[in-house]
Amino acid sequence: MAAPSPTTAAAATTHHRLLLPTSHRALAPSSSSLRLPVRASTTPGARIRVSAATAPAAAASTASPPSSASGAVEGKPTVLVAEKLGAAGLALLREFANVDCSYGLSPEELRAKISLCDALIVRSGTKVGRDVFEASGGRLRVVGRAGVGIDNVDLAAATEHGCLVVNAPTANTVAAAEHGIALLTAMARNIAQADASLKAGKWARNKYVGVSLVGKTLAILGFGKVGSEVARRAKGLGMQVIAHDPYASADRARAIGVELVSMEEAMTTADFISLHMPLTPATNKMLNDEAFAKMKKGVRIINVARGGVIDEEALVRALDAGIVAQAALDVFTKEPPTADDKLVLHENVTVTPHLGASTVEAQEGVAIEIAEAVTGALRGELAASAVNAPMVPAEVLSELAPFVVLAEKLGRLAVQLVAGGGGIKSVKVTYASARAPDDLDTRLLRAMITKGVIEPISDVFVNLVNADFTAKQRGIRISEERILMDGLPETPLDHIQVQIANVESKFPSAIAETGEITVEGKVKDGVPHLTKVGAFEVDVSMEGSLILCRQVDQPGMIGSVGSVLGEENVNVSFMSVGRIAPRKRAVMAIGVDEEPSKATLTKIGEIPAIEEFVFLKL
Ligand SMILES: NC(=O)C1=CN([C@@H]2O[C@H](COP(=O)(O)OP(=O)(O)OC[C@H]3O[C@@H](n4cnc5c(N)ncnc54)[C@H](O)[C@@H]3O)[C@@H](O)[C@H]2O)C=CC1
Ligand SMILES: O=C(O)C(=O)COP(=O)(O)O
Repeated sequence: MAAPSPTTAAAATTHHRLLLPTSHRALAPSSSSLRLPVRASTTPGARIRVSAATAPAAAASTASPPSSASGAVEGKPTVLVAEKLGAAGLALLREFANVDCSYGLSPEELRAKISLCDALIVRSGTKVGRDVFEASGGRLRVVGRAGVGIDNVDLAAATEHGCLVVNAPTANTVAAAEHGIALLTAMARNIAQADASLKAGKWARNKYVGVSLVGKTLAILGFGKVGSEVARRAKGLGMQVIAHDPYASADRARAIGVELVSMEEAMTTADFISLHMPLTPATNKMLNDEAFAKMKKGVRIINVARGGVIDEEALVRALDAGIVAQAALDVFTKEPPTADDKLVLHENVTVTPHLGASTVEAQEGVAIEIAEAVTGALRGELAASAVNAPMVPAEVLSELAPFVVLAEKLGRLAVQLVAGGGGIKSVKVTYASARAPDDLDTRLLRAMITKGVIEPISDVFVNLVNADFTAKQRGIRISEERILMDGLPETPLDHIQVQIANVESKFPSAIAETGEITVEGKVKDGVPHLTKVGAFEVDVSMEGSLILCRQVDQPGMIGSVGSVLGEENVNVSFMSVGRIAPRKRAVMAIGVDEEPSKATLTKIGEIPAIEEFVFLKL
């Protein structure tokens, strides 16, 4: 067998957002303070699942009476569609769920409805704040954003409530880029103003002289999907395109003939600036007085990203001062803007009411994309467009599936060995693998260990969405380390070790020389096995329940314990003895199918050679 090499690569801990595996059952809201919608459980070899299966929560029966007047069918999840969605997407949703299309709900109406819904689909016009997750009473499992920007969804609150957020990141890219180009060209040639003037009976040919685009420098801020499509099109118009994006790859930019530049250079050299970054705390009011002061006099601004990336009052000042000659805006800090909004009414500003994604084609595409993501998530599949959870490719998932089960069971076992349980502060996970560190995605495994550690000692249901948050909230630090094994990396992992530091154990032999409760496991033939407890090597499949006994190694021990269990008809599935040296101390691990009674456990404890023992549920 491959031996651990001396290289131990420490992996960073961990505040990724997570997604989840495992099969789930929707539960009725419990009385716990942090009510989560699903409880995950794993079975060996089970498909990795993301969120709850379709069984309705207890509350569902009130929401979806069988063949009620609303046509809701009992047993199907309920999806609330709060903004207009394309017909093909609605049809897909209806095949799977009761679909309630209620457009234009007030915040109060949304809060009132949400506790009856398993999923919610919105566009940019609905604010899905913390209040919505709180009002859902734990039933809301998926929020689908039928579009790209998720700035209208409180992701932290979603994650804390174990609610998966998915979006439709690709179907409206071209529409948004085309709208950006439409605004750019319309602005340069005063199309909107000239159109309004002519319709008002004027023939003002001298007033609406435009500017040419060819040879002008366009700076794209945010060189992602939309930004790069705008770049391609602008190059076709003969523009010189530069881009600023701290996270974009220079190779990708080079491939379409775009130079990546600093923010400073973009600000100072551009004739046109087009915005395509998401609205985040870092991009909020990125174009402010300071930025406008650096720009070339007469610059033109296009915004199809989010209103909040511009300090709108500063833009009005820059327009009035002539620094900005014109602006073309599809998005606003407040949507819709007020009737007297200075920017909207400014004569050098061209506006559209957030139409970037509004083409027939894009809306059909977005509706299908989001319907697939939401129904997939409700079915329990991992969503490729999960926003508050890791996206793990399907092939990686299927390979990791048995290790995901092992991870949860090791966590569950380790925590049951802690005396008390409330004082856990630090859990160390070691992955032994022949794979290079960047070839092993441990986020799912860490989440499942976290779930295994936390669920037995709390009334919180942990899933992959909220695992890191829950650990952090409980003050438990999960650190990860890698051991690089020699040999061929045929399987992703050789073994996983879970250690809990600074605690006492109900089963002191589980404390290794290093002072931590230590359990270790492997996957054998697709089944998780416990292979080490403290310093003792054992080998028992992790199914059903487990009795660990420490005893003086002597003949007849297996028989003595086996017959006590046999008397009560408890079926022993596995037995394994790990010892330090013959006739010294040994640890016996006994897998049992049924839970022995207290009396039986007492009888085992009374066997003279048994020095300590513990019963653990896997
Ligand atoms: N007006 C509309 O109807 C539509 C608006 N949008 C908006 O367009 C924006 C971009 O969408 P996609 O291209 O699909 O997203 P994307 O995620 O593909 O691209 C965003 C890019 O912005 C970059 N970025 C992040 N922080 C930045 C910063 N501080 N400075 C510069 N770049 C930064 C990212 O690295 C990324 O490359 C989003 O805000 C989205 O909501 C998208 C579709 C339609
Ligand atoms: O996808 C986006 O980010 C958009 O801004 C499109 O918004 P909408 O779905 O049209 O409200």
